This record gives sequence, C-alpha cells and structure tokens, in this order.
Amino acid sequence: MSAGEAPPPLPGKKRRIAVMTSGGDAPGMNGAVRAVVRMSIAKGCEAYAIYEGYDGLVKGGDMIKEMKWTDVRGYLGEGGTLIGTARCAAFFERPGRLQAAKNMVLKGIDALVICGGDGSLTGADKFRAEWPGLLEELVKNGELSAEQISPFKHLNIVGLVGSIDNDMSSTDATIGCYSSLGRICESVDYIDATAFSHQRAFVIEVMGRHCGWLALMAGVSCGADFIFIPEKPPSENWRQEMAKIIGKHRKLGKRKTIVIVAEGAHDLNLEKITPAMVKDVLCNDLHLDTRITTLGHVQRGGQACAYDRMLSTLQGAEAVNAVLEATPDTPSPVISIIENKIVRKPLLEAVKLTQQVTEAIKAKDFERAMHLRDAEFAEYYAAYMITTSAEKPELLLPPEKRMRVGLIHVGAPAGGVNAATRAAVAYCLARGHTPIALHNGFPGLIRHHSDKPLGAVREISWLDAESWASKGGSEIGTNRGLPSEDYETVAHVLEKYNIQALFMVGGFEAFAAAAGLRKERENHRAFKIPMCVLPATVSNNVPGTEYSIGSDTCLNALIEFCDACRQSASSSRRRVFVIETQGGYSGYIATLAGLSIGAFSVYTPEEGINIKMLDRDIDHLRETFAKDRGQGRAGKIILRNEKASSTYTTEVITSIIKEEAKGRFEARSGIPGHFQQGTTPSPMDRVRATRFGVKSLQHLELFAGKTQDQICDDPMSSTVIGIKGAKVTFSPMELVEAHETDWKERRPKEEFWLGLKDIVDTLSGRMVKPQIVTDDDH
Ligand SMILES: Nc1ncnc2c1ncn2[C@@H]1O[C@H](COP(=O)(O)OP(=O)(O)OP(=O)(O)O)[C@@H](O)[C@H]1O
Ligand SMILES: O=P(O)(O)OC[C@H]1O[C@](O)(CO)[C@@H](O)[C@@H]1O
Ligand SMILES: [Mg+2]
Repeated sequence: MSAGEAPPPLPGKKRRIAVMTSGGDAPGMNGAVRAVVRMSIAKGCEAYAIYEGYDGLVKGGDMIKEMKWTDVRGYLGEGGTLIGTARCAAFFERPGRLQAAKNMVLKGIDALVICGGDGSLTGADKFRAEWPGLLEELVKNGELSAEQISPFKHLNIVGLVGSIDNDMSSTDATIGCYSSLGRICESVDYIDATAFSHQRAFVIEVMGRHCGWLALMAGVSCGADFIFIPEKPPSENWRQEMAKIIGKHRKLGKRKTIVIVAEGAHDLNLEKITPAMVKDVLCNDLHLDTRITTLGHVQRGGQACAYDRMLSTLQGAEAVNAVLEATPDTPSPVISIIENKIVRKPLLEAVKLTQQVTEAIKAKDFERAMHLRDAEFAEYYAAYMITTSAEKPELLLPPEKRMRVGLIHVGAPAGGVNAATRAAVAYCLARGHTPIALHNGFPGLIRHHSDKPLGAVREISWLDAESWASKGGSEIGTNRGLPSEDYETVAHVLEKYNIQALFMVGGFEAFAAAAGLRKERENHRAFKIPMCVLPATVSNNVPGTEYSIGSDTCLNALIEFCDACRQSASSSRRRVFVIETQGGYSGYIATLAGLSIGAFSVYTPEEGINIKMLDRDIDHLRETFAKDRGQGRAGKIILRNEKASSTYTTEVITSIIKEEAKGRFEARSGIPGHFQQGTTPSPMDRVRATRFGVKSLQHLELFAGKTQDQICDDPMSSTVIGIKGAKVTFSPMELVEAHETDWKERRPKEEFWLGLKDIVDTLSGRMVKPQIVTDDDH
C-alpha cells in the first residue's frame, strides 16, 4: 500500500468500525455510540460494539458484537452507557494490550472509536504507539499469521472525550460534563433554599479527581462564596482568607453560604483539603451552623442534557468521517469542540498536554497548570473571582475612569439574562463603576423613569444581584418595545441620569434597539456612549453570534417535552407526534432539538414545507409502520418550527398524517409554547452569561474617559458580543447590521447550523436507503 492510501477492508468485506466506552460512565456516551453505529452503517460499513471497555477488548469473544441500526434505538435518551464500561487493570500491562490486538484482528475490526476520559485516551494512545510491535509479536509467537495481520497494519483509532470531569486538554467540553454540571447546579439550587431558610453554611463536595472544572463551573453558575480546585490551590492562610470573604458577605446581609470543594482539592503543599476542614473554619471562626453534602455518583447519573446529546451525536458522526478519511500518515485524532466548532486534534498531543497538567500540579507549578488547561478555564476562573467577592480595593479604577453603566433587558425572557446582569453588576462594583438598572426595557424607561417613589432607573447593590445567577425570567423586567418609540425621551433619560455606557441583554429586539441608537447618534448626543449587546434569546437568531444565551435552556426544556411525548407515543405504539417549536424565522432550536432527540424529521422556515416533502415523509412513515405487528416501540417525533409554513400548520400536518395513515398509525400534535423559555437557566447559559457579562463590561470600560466624538468615531463603541466558530468576538454593529443581517427574516444571513440538518436526517434513517430502516428504528 502506498503512503497516503486508506487501508483496504478485509477482502470482499465491508469496513468494520467498533465503538467502545471506557472509564467512568458519562451522560451522552450512548449518544456517541448511536451516532457511530448509525453513521457507520449509513456510510456502508459494519458497526461493532466492544462491551465493558478495555475489558471487553482484552477478553474478546462475545464482548465484541455487531450492532445493527435498530440496536441503538432509544439510546439518546438513556443515561450511563448501555454497552458498559470498566476500569481494566489488564490493559495497563503489555500482555493485556497484546491480547486486545489479537482480538481486534480476529474480529476483523479496522477502526476503533473510543469514548472515554483522559485515562482511556492515554491507554488508546499507548495502544496506537505499540500497535506494529504488538502485531509483530503476535506473528512471532505464532498466535496469528502474517496473512491475518496484513490488512491491519495501520491501527485506525479515534478518540471521543467522554467524562464528567472535563479533564482532557484540547477540548472545551467533554461529553457528559455539562449534564453533570446540571445535576450539581440542581442540587446546589435545592440546598440554597434550605441554607437560606436556616441561615446556614453548606460545604458541597463535587467530583473531579484531578480537575477542578466541575467545582469552578458550579461556583460560577451557583454564585458560591468560595471554591477549592486542584489547579489553583488557595494561599497558605486559606482559612483566614476564606473566613474574611465569607464574613464580609454575611455582613453585607447574605443569609446563606455555599462553599464548593473539588474531590481533588489540596493546598499549596499538595496536602488534601477536605470538606471537614472547611467546615471547621466555618463553624469555629465564623460560628456558622454548617453542614456537609457530598454529591457523589448522583453527578454521573441520569439522562444527558441537550448539549451532551448534541455534542455526542456530532462528534460520533465526525469520528466516523475521520475513520473513513484517515490514511496511514494521518495522526490518530481526538474529536474536540472549541467554543462552537467541532474539530479534530492530534490524540498524541492532547494526551501529552493533559499529562503535563498533572505533572505541573505534582511539581506544585500551579501557574503552569492553569495555563495548560484551556484558555477558557482561566477566563472562567477570573470571571468567578470578580463576580463572587464583594469589595476588592486593588481592582478599583481611578475616579476619572469610573462610569455610570445602564443595564437593560430587551425582548422576551431567556435563561441566563439575570446571570449576565449579576456579572455586570459585580464587575462594575469591583471596578468602581455604578451599575444602574433600567427597568422593564425601553418602554419602562420612556414611561416610568420619573415615577415616585420607585422610578424605572435605579442603582443596583451587590446584595440585590447576588442571588441572580440561578434565577430564570428577568429580575429587572424586560419588554419588546424599541427605543424608536420615543428617541427623544430615551436621550433625555440617559442624559438626566448621566448614563455613560449601555449594556443591553436580549434577542433580535436588543440588536435592533442597538442599531437604532447607533444610527440616531447624529441626532442625539446622549447616544454617543459605548454600547454592547449580549445576545439572549431562545431562538438563537441574533446576527453577530452563533450562540445566544437562553437557547441552551430552551433546548433542555424542549427535549424534556419531546421525551415525554415520545414515551407516550411509544407506549401507545404506532403514533407520531408533531411538535411545534418556537424560534421565530430561525430553525435553530427545531434542528438542534431534532439532533438531541433523534427526530423523524424537522421542518424549518429556512427550508419551508411543501407537499412533496410531506408525501415523502408520510410514505416513509407508512413503510415503517407497515412492518409493525404491535411489537415495535417506536415513538416518532416530527418537529415543526412555528414559522416553517403558513399553510402547513401543525394542526394541518397532523390531520394530513391522520388521514393518510388510513388507520395504520395515529398522529397527535403538541405545542410546548412558553414552556420553551424554561424555568431555571441551564448551567451552560449561566456560565456563558457570566463570562460574556464580564467581557462586555471590560469592553465598555475601554471607552472610559473618552470624548463623545471619539466614542462615536470608533466602530467598536457599538458592538455585539458573540461566538463565531472557535472564537469569542466583539463585532461592530455597523458591520453586522450591513452585512450579516437578514432584516426581513430577523436572523443572521448565514446560519452556521444549517448543515446539521443532514445529520438529523441521516441518523433518523430519512436519508438512508429504506432497507436499512426497519420497524422501530428511531
Ligand atoms: N496509562 C495507561 N496505559 C494503558 N491503559 C490505560 C492507561 N490509563 C488508563 N488506561 C485504561 O483506561 C481505563 C480507564 O482509565 P481511567 O480510570 O483513568 O478513566 P478515564 O478514561 O480517565 O475516565 P474518567 O476519569 O472520566 O473516569 C483504565 O482502567 C485502563 O484500562
Ligand atoms: O465511580 P468511581 O470508580 O468511584 O470513580 C469516581 C471518579 O470517577 C469520576 O467520576 C470520573 O473520572 C471522578 O470524578 C471520580 O473521582
Ligand atoms: Mg479521568
């Protein structure tokens, strides 16, 4: 075989791709298995599963089984890993790996996709490095012949990072980490209520043997008073430091105290810091009634959140592409995500970088450990530090650089807007700015700014906003009304209250409001102030970003609704649910929910709905149900965005399906409506809101002390913050308005997710040849 050529399959056979889960189980692993199996089959390969992690690979035989399309039905909604996992001592040793290599050849496996944590991928990397030597030894020992090993000279291995710890370098998120964080936040939110009631302190231990990601993110999303993480041990006198901070919070009026301790927490000398040690300080020095809660394996249980279902599905599909595109010269990849982009990175480097973090911690080089974790980690740590502790004299700006910052919510409520505002308030106070809430959006400001005793323009204190990290809805009130209703009065109010910067949180309306204010700068000097929009909407349709806060909370609410409908549909047998999603003229949430639940089909405004499409889908349903003799448990979901078609409404589609089904199956509709705004914001929305809130304020601050004309002349004085591909960016409104906005359809001109619809269709069987799809495949 010449260099650069893909290895051939066994003569006359399809390529065999095996998938395995290893290490601690993580929610989302099943989604990865489903995606690898179905994508492999859709691409003309055979799919295999290796049961019980490396144990199965070493033992071989029945532990390595072929998987058919229907074998992974229902996997997306299940927690843990259905093909089992293990911690396998034998694989640490060469004889174990030798046996594993032999089993792979005997089973004719051409490629191996491993979903596991840092340990599993370290093992995978070792296996890859030793592979030629292992095969040579097997031939030498007479266990395999030269002919037998000949098609397997190049081990094709792909890593998927699955672990709740998020402990692998080279990726922002591991499959499972956000589900686990969700479980932690849910528990801390419950504890919050009882802590508040009794004015108690709680020390909560979270998982993470060598990695503080879960503890840090729990701290950010729940507004914990103090955290302990292995990468950044507290100072030597941590007891006094912690007591000082918590004492200050109590003096300011806080009724509860939450301290999060990572399982692997230690001090600067690597001496373990335990929850009991923390409790002692809280009890003895601060005289707080203190309890310890160890969350334990609850953190690993349960269904995967929307993000993990999406991540595991996209990464599983990408792993199969990577296998099929690999040549003998391609280094083994690990599939990663950077901000919003799925990318392949060299496995070898990812493992090396991860090991370096552990080594740096062991060597007490904590600065290096922080540096070696992804850049995001350090940013979140900084955001946590600045938003959590009240009063930090060393951060105060000189008086001439301090600003009066207006904070306003515009549009419909979305999960995370309060967390963003809390972060902005805390940042302002830490730097000496004055945070001023402009209540109830622009209409509130226009009509009620001078109401007595409480007007719509009010300063916010640290304690006011302190508890907002976990709150849904909008604490300062929101409204869809735009400033164009009365620019004169808006300008008058901004001048009257001396607002020197504006932080706007909201969806397309916030974007439109900012565009209006920017254009009106020539008529009103009051608008010549720095302004920043933080996109926040369930619809994720704000130009200038691929992600709006609130869209993740919405997806979680939507999949909960869809899961319930699917359960009902599969219990009733032979039933289709047509579910109407929000999203305005953007099919984002419909498509992403489709990916996360394994929808039968998704109808979006971008694509529209036509009779041919319906006809084809109904034919497909007919074929599927025709084979059903009552044993199938298929619950089919069709997702239809609210604006996908004005003719083919949800009710019309449901009626057409009912009519065409001719009694072979039934159809029902479901409209979750405002349920999609969610109740409690998801952890991802909370942490991103906090990070973007701090970043936005840092950006606005750059204009402190500048003249109005200097501000007006700088395109960066009116921006939208967002994620574009692998980067967090500030885009000038002027450019985004002109080049990136589809004003008529109220969405970005280019929507990054459009291509994902093909994956929904492929994995649901909508795009594969009918013979692959059997009776109950979704
Ligand atoms: N250095 C190594 N060499 C060979 N195999 C390894 C190595 N490290 C780990 N493995 C294999 O991977 C398995 C899982 O590793 P580990 O227990 O560290 O979990 P993990 O993949 O890091 O997941 P998590 O930390 O999320 O539980 C081990 O039991 C072992 O079989
Ligand atoms: O389930 P076990 O074997 O007790 O392992 C617990 C460990 O696994 C993890 O959940 C994942 O690595 C760690 O956070 C934790 O220390
Ligand atoms: Mg690990």
